[in-house]
Amino acid sequence: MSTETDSPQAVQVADLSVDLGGRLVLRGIDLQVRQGEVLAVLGTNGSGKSTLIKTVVGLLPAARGEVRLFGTPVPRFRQWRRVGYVPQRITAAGGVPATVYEVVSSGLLSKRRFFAPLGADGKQAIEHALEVVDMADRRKDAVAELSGGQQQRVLIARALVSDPELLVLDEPTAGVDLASQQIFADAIRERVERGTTVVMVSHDLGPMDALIDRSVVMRRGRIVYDGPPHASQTHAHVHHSHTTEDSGWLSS
Ligand SMILES: Nc1ncnc2c1ncn2[C@@H]1O[C@H](COP(=O)(O)OP(=O)(O)OP(=O)(O)O)[C@@H](O)[C@H]1O
Repeated sequence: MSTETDSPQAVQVADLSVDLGGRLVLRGIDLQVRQGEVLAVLGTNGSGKSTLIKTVVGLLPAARGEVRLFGTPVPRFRQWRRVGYVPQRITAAGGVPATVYEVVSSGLLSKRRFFAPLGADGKQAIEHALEVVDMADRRKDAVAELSGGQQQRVLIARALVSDPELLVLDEPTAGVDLASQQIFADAIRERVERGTTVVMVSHDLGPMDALIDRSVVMRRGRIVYDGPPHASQTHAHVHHSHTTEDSGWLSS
């Protein structure tokens, strides 16, 4: 039985339930993302999108069911250089005196031995990632001194720098201006053309819209739609139109 050889599925989620603070936040999620696919995860605030994403990248444990990455169950998965993750918001920016360059180069850490000097390839990858998000001239600045949108661009560069096979993005362009969203969408398109798999949570896909192959819509911890993106957006908008959560989220 070769269940852990490279799978044509980048992500396999089977009967996944996740418990946070004694509450079932995800219930019975089944989801497969094949290699090269671009999947959008949509749904109202609190529907469980971030929880799903965090469980997929191993930051939260499953209460029931299983997540596999490239065929390997996440608790045993070690090839994290194959996965790039952009969290919803920067964490610990306040106390960490890291520069833009340092944060972006940390995206290569799992690819090289700790403390080994960066090779020419690594330096070139960092320069390219900085240019992609238009932050090359801010490389020496402290991340904590940047605006929220600029910090997000640094996190995007960190996720892109190792050229991962799977990009897992939680609201990657929230707070990022339209011109930067376009630059980001172009960078993702270039990677998708080379076969990169993308799983992306977004309220507003913006210029990324054209790249989406398939969407799922979440509601109260379950997937209520899985199919072509066009119909899903109608579905997502129906749910959104009953809430004012979007404006609250934007102003938070
Ligand atoms: N640490 C926690 N303990 C208990 N409940 C939590 C915790 N984190 C999140 N939740 C709850 O889990 C549910 C799903 O949250 P999640 O952040 O996954 O939603 P989301 O769809 O990503 O929302 P948003 O669009 O606002 O980011 C929410 O009801 C939230 O209140």
